[in-house]
Amino acid sequence: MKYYFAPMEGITNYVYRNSHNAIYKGIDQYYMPFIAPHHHHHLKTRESSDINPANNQNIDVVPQILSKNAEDVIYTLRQLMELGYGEVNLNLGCPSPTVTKKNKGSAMLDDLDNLDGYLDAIFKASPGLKISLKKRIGYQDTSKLNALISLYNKYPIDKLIVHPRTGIQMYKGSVDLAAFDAFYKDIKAPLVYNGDIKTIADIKAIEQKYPKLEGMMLGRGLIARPYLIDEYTTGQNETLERFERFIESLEEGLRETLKYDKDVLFKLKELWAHMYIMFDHSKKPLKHLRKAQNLEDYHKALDEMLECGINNSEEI
Ligand SMILES: Cc1cc2nc3c(=O)[nH]c(=O)nc-3n(C[C@H](O)[C@H](O)[C@H](O)COP(=O)(O)O)c2cc1C
Repeated sequence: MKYYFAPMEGITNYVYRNSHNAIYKGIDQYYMPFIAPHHHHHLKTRESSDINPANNQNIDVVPQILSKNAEDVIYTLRQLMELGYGEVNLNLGCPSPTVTKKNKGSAMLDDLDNLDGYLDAIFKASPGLKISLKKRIGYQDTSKLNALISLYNKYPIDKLIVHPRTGIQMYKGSVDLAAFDAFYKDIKAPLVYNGDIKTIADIKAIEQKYPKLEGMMLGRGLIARPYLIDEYTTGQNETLERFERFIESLEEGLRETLKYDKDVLFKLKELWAHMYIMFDHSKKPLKHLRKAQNLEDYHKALDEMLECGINNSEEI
């Protein structure tokens, strides 16, 4: 079983990935948040920095493209090949209305003829480069599920990563394992499960239910407990000392790459909205973290949080 770190726009950029990869083991590949090439083929500064090989040394990373235009994708695939990438992921899953109203991301799962033409052009144009897809089970509903599976089976897809929610579900409601079963049964491409894996018990449940999976991908569960896959694969509990090294390395990286302290603080608060969960009785320090006006306040609240100690008591 392979373990993949999910792309999370605004969170898992190269600063996060480097800190994580330097400290925690067990992740086979880190998927990058999407780049969205335009017809003029310029990438945003944040996108160029993220894919720059100099910022991704000694780390197995896969860039992701979000686009509905095959020509733009093909142009970008060539750029990525020139940079030395061997696998590129195409985003067919983004549920954000700003994306879907332009018929991109998960909305592409609604028009199968268009999707077929898109994939056909891309696979024809890019021999030698592995192409994986990351997707939902449908956009509005799952009525096209079997047709989608037949469509994917026509192409040499390197990996199909399925988050079993529809696009309009966003991140709400429960994952639809019956829909995932259909992929498990009939898809030819190596299959990866993604969605709501937050604990070691969740990892085991997916492994037991789907023993032939190529891998699983974790996003929010790994942000909340950065050590989750390390702990599962090595059997070693997280220590405060190691977590402190991680959070310090991350802050250092953020300080080096962001201009203002307030932006560093904002990013750290965003992470703590997930990470507080690993600490015992963390309600009060979390409140202080949320209220921090500057990095000095933040450090005081962080010390309080660390004093709570990591909760390793149950099987998480
Ligand atoms: C803040 C945020 C940003 C995300 N950005 C991306 C992205 O850039 N590309 C992508 O394919 N999925 C993105 N996702 C979806 C995740 O990769 C993942 O599929 C989803 O969170 C479900 O997995 P999880 O339950 O393990 O988090 C994002 C999700 C969140 C919450």
